[in-house]
Amino acid sequence: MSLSTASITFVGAGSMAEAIVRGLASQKDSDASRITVINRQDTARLIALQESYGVSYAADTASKNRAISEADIVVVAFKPKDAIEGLRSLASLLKPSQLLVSVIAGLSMATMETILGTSGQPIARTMPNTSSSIGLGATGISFSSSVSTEQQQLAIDMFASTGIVSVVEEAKLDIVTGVSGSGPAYIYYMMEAMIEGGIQGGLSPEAAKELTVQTVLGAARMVQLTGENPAELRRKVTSPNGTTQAALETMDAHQFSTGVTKAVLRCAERAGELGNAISSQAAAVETK
Ligand SMILES: NC(=O)C1=CN([C@@H]2O[C@H](COP(=O)(O)OP(=O)(O)OC[C@H]3O[C@@H](n4cnc5c(N)ncnc54)[C@H](O)[C@@H]3O)[C@@H](O)[C@H]2O)C=CC1
Ligand SMILES: O=C(O)[C@@H]1CCC=N1
Repeated sequence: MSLSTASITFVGAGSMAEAIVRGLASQKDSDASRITVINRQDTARLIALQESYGVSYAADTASKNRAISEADIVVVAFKPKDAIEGLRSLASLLKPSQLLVSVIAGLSMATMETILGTSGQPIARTMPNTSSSIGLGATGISFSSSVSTEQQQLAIDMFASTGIVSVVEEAKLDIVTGVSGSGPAYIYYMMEAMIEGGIQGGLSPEAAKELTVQTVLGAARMVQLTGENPAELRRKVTSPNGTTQAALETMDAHQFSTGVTKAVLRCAERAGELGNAISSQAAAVETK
């Protein structure tokens, strides 16, 4: 089986599901109708996804159950708080031949197995990001022992079609969340601040935004295309006693670098907390 022939059902049709769906649907040889989206409610959202990307949707219980039980790949894309209820509703529908893909932050494969009541389900735990929607995603992925080589390749192909993929040990997925899963938000936050600075300095909002966007794009591409480290490239911008040095000293005075590093680590820690909370809740339900 290849990615172009596999049927994929997304359970949870929010921001992350849409980002992956959009990336998959924009592939050259893609047949978007083999992708089905399901939500807990909100059929209008499913219709909008169908209209935008040509995917199928399932809204009533019988069609939802069929879309789940007949898919080659079932992607769970709901929030951590909905994980127990969502996975429980899948348990009786999944077959051991199906690959279950999770994008849920913090949720371990062991906890998923506890909730599903089986250790036989092939699981790919992933941490993508929303840039998948334009083919520039960065996804960390790891596999349970029951995932076949063919299924591993299928999952890698699926996320590779939306950007880059890094296969990592499961324990590393929380720090992947810290770097790239939540990472786009840090860059947007920085861009918001740069635009605000431009406006305060007298630029129009449009000019401040346009110059900021091109600067971020150019800086990322410079790192990618030159192969130089960000630190080397930064030094080339920074003339002794010049404007950049003055700016970076101001950032240092506000602990910019420490703040960002701490943010990455805190994000990873938070992913662990979210996962532990689901694990404790799942264990409590088990012992009832
Ligand atoms: N938004 C992001 O940048 C990223 C999100 N993630 C992960 O993706 C997951 C989803 O996040 P978002 O898309 O941002 O959330 P969202 O809130 O936009 O979408 C979640 C959707 O799942 C639906 N849902 C909840 N329970 C359901 C159930 N039992 N059956 C069917 N649908 C159900 C909700 O109605 C909602 O439409 C989270 O677990 C998050 O950790 C991972 C990487 C990046
Ligand atoms: O904020 C969150 O919890 C999700 C996980 C990674 C990005 N967004």
